[in-house]
Amino acid sequence: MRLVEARGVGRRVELPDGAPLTILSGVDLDVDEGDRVSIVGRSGSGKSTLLNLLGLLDVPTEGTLSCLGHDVRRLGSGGRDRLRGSEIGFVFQQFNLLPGRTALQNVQAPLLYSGGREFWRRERIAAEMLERVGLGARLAAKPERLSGGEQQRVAIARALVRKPRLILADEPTGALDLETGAEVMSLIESVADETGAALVTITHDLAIAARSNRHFRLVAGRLEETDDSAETSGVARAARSTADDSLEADDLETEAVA
Ligand SMILES: Nc1ncnc2c1ncn2[C@@H]1O[C@H](COP(=O)(O)OP(=O)(O)OP(=O)(O)O)[C@@H](O)[C@H]1O
Repeated sequence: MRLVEARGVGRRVELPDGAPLTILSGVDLDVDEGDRVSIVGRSGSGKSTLLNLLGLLDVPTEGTLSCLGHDVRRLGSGGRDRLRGSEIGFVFQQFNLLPGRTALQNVQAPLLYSGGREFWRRERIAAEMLERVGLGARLAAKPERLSGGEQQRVAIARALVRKPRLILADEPTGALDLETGAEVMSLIESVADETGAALVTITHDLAIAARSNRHFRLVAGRLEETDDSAETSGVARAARSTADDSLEADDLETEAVA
C-alpha cells in the first residue's frame, strides 16, 4: 500500500523582512508499506523541513502531498493531528522524553489519546513494548537514570507503541556511539518489520543511510534519488570494520560528498 505520495512538493516561508524563502521545491517521493528510505543532505538542505511535511506537522505551500490516501491540505489541522497520532511515529536525535516520568509513563503517553481497548490496556501494552526493546526490567526508571542508548530505546518504544504505519526518524543515532547507533537502528528496523511499517530515516551518517533500500539526497531543497548503494555500502563496511570512534559521521559525509 502507498503511504506517501508527494508530487512537486515545495515549502516556502516569508522572512521577517517580507522576502520569500524557498526551502524545498519540486519534491517527488513515493513511500510504500515496508519501504526503507534514507535521506541524506548537508546542514540546511531542508531535511527537517521535509520530515515535518511527511509527519503532517507542516503543509506544503506548493504541489500535492497525500498521506495514507488523504490529501494533507484538505485534512485540516484536526484531521492531520488524528492521522499523525494513529499512523505516524517519530524518533528524534534528542529522544525528547518527559523528564521526571518513568519509562513506563513515557511509553504510555501516546496511548492516552487512543480510544477503547488500547486506552484501557495502556499500561500492559506499554510494558510489553518496553520488554520488546529490552527494557522490561527498567519500567520504573526515569530518563535521567538511563544511558543515551537506553533513552533512545524508550523513545523508540514510545514512537512505535501505537504500531504506526510510517516511522520517521530524524538523526536517530546522532547522539549515540557507532555501535549503540547500529543496535538502535536494528531495533527500529526489526519492530518495523514486524508491523510492515515504512521507515524514513534522515541522517548524515552514510553507514546508517546504507541500511536502507532506497537512497535520496537533498541538495539545496531539491530531492534526488541516488543509486549510490555502492558508495554507501562501501562507507558502511569501512565504518563497521573499524572500532575507531574518530570516524565520525561528518567525516563520512565529507568523504562521500567530496
Ligand atoms: N520557518 C522558517 N523560517 C525561515 N527559515 C527557515 C524556516 N525553517 C527552515 N528555514 C531555513 O531553511 C533551511 C533548511 O532548514 P532545515 O532545518 O530543513 O535544514 P536541515 O537540512 O534539517 O538542517 P540540519 O541538518 O542543520 O538540521 C535552513 O537554511 C533554515 O534556516
